[in-house]
Amino acid sequence: MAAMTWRPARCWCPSLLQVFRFQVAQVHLGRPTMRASQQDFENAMNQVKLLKKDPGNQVKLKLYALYKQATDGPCNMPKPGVFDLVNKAKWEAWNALGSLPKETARQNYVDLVSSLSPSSEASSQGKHEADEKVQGSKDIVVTSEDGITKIVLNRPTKKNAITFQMYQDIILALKNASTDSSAITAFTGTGDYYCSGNDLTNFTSASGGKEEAASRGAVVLREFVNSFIDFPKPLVAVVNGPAVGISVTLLGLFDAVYASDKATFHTPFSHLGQSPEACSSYTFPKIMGSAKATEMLLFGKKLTAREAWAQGLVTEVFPESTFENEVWTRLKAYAKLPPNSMRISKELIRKNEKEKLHAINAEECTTLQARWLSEECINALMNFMSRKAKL
Ligand SMILES: CCCC/C=C/CC(=O)SCCNC(=O)CCNC(=O)[C@H](O)C(C)(C)COP(=O)(O)OP(=O)(O)OC[C@H]1O[C@@H](n2cnc3c(N)ncnc32)[C@H](O)[C@@H]1OP(=O)(O)O
Repeated sequence: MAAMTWRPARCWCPSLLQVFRFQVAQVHLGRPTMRASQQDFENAMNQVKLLKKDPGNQVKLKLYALYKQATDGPCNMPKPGVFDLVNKAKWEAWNALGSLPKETARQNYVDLVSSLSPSSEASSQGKHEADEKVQGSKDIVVTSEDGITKIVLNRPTKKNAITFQMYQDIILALKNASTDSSAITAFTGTGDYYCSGNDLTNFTSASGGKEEAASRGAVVLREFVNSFIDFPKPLVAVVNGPAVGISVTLLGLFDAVYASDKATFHTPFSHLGQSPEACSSYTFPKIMGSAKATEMLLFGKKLTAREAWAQGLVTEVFPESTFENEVWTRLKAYAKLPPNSMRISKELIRKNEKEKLHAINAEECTTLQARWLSEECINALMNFMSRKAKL
């Protein structure tokens, strides 16, 4: 009988589903046929292999944990080492099930797989395709009217977390906006969040080793932030909800920041084993003083919209009920002002800092590249990924 083996991850972030499918295939072939519910269980295992869409790391960890609990009972393996990221996340997911009976785990596994089954997947896929047809949407939607180019973070199911592709999309959107006919460019988010910052699975789902992922991240981040430093037109953030991480630090490079009173501003860099980016190590002390900047960037203090306004990070706070209407009405009026005059005035305000900002950006990216490889950061990312498996 093929034993269920505990395989060290070949590289720090293989796709969990690939590893999971391989291990299930190994065990499935060797298992003798057992009771009818075991048959449902094995059918469910086959269904997992037929999934067209990656169900996401959280679901894969849950599937793995339920599979192990149903076949081997409570977690009986030694905890993997801190750098054995994938197996550590899997161990934690399995261990979190405690003494859940095998039959219950088996039933939960079958139920979870049936919720991912091709029929339900097709309906959600159909819905997604329908959405794409209606909105023509990607994760970044760009529109231009009334003299305003609007760059919308459109990934509400993930709180508008920014993927590597979205970074590239935004760089291109800013490049196009810098020369289009609009007078002002504005950023905002779809759904209840403005943006929950960098997608924390960017590094765990990247192909290649962790060094390669960190190096790529630093290159992308540097180009991304430079596109904000060099943007020639008035750049306005319309913060419609909570903002986290890079979506907050970037605000120091915007020309105006209008926030709903339900917005919050959070930079949990120390919690994530990371360090400040988007020139915030310079702009935040300059805007709010070093003590307030320390509270945000080192201690991760989350600010309300009014606190962010009091510290100079937000230009004006609006009641949620009138936020969209008031802000866009105002920006449409501003967009009617002579565009060349606004562009030239912005250049006068920003030109003395540009070279310095580019140098600060480069240093922050180098620092972050090292942080992303640190044990503190790797642990924090794995904790984030496996946090729901513990529920
Ligand atoms: C390459 C350039 C790198 C630049 C580096 C920048 C640094 C940063 O930006 S650091 C900040 C990173 N962001 C975070 O730490 C926020 C992490 N997310 C959360 O803490 C919570 O999700 C939330 C407080 C934002 C919302 O919590 P809530 O309970 O309301 O909703 P959730 O169920 O947690 O989220 C819904 C859904 O969205 C996924 N998600 C949310 N934020 C992120 C994210 N930053 N990265 C990846 N995925 C995120 C979350 O996992 C949920 O997905 P599932 O429904 O599939 O579980």
